[in-house]
Amino acid sequence: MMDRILIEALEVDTVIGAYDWERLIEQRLSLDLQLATDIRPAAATDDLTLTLNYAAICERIQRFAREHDFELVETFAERLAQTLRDEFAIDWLRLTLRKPGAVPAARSVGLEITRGTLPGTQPESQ
Ligand SMILES: Nc1nc2c(c(=O)[nH]1)N=C([C@H](O)[C@@H](O)CO)CN2
Repeated sequence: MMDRILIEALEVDTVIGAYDWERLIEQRLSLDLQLATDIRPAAATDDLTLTLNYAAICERIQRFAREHDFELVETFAERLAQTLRDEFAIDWLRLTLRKPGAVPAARSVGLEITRGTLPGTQPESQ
């Protein structure tokens, strides 16, 4: 069993894109995250320091977006996942990234990645 902290439709503005015109502007990305952690210690004590603070994680993601200017959404997602796993006690995460407006005929394009190991499961090859 593993609980998950959820962040849904977090909007960040960043320079992202492979084409010349995209290097000159910021575009909006929308992020969904599932962060596996055992919530029981925090629930038993009502202590924020014993869980993943979703507000702090959202602020870190906003800062990450401001500080980077990748070409590919793949790079943004991979590097963000690594940063979050390095800085927070996240056993496993699933990150869904959407780039609305990148393809006018589509509501959004994007990707989903999962990283880490859910306790009690086999590690995925990475
Ligand atoms: N798999 C990807 N395909 C494309 C990407 C990307 O990051 N990953 N990016 C672009 C352009 O930047 C596009 O978003 C501009 O509309 C094209 N394909």
